[in-house]
Amino acid sequence: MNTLRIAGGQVLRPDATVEDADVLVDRDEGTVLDVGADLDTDADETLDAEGCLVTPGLVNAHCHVAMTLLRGYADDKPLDAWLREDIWPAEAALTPEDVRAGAELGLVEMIKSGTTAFADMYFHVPEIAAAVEEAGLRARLGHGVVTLGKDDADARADIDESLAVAREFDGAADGRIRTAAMPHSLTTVAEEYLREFVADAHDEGIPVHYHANETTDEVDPIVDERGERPLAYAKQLGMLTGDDFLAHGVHVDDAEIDLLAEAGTGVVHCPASNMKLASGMAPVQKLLDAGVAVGLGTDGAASNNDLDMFDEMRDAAMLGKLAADDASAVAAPDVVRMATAGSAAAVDLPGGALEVGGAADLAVVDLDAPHLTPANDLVSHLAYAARGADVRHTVCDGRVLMRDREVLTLDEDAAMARAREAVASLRERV
Ligand SMILES: CSC[C@H]1O[C@@H](n2cnc3c(O)ncnc32)[C@H](O)[C@@H]1O
Ligand SMILES: [Zn+2]
Repeated sequence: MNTLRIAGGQVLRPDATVEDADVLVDRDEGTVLDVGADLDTDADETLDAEGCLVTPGLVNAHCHVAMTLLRGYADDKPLDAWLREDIWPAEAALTPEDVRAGAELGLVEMIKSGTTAFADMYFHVPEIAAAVEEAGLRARLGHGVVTLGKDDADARADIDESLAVAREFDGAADGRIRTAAMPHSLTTVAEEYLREFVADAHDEGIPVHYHANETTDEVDPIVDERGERPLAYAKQLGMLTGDDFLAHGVHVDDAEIDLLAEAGTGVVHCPASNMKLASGMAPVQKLLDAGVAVGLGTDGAASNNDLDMFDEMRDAAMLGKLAADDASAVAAPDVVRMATAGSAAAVDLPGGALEVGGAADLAVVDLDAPHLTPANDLVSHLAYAARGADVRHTVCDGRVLMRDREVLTLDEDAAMARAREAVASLRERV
């Protein structure tokens, strides 16, 4: 058996306690063999975790990873204008090579900030899957479908591509890649297509992921035209099952929260994107109180503007308190759970907890920094004070992806250079 030991650190356990312990990993199986203070087995490789906190790898449950290319491309607008005036015209000019370049840059950023798994909706998915395979992360990938403005043939071709991608890439990269069917939203995909698309996906056991209840501009037309709330409509369309997960859920009323809790549909909270686009404040504490499976995501780097899940935890806690008008709402252990086990459960990927037999997906956070001193409460530090740049080592599926801040699976400098070149050429074309 080939083993890896993460030695000399403190370990965040699934019950949110922290203990002095080593973590022993079976690299062949990609699982945790043992967690304990006195492990006497020799390991084939050791990662030093002295003065560090070993946490489950962070799980970014909603992203558009290749949008790193559009970071800073268009800011300071609300969602609809931002998409229509800036983002969609630029995306229409992206080549598969551009998407590969943007994905690699985003994956480097994720590895460097302790993210080991993510869910992603975009296009040119084969390029994203190839980048994920090389980077060594886990992902649930899907081709996003928009039928708005398309004729019937183009709309159906888009849906067919989403289903084909979901079939082809499920289980790729030694099982690290899973897939989903991904209609973009309840307003950008017409009802006639949604109904068929969702049924076809579910018939084949493919989960469905979509944006929902993100802005009032999106909710109001559904209510006006149908006389029902968006998630009642989603339920009617069959897209509110325990396998499905939606992004945002900002403007949900109490009845919709009950629907989500009853169905077991995951909700991915994206606080930075919601603040930047002024979409609103999701009622996260209400969702948690109702027992909804809540995860955390960055959304794309164009609306965030980074892929750092530590930022996201802090934003989620701060915004959650403001939304609830209660400083005790969305507390530190809640956001840490949302960024780890909560996200993993919402998108149904392994990881999110350091436990024997579980996935060996972890991040080692260096605590030897002024902003993490003194170590009064390490869960508080993770939620409120740590940054992605504090991550020293990243491990996914038992494989070391970053050691002492050196990314081992991708070439960081080359990824930045390719992204710069891709965007220089894109700017000439758009
Ligand atoms: C069709 S692929 C996915 C599609 O989603 C766009 N997108 C990025 N951020 C958001 C957001 O916050 N709400 C809705 N849609 C978003 C992205 O630019 C792609 O076009
Ligand atoms: Zn999104």
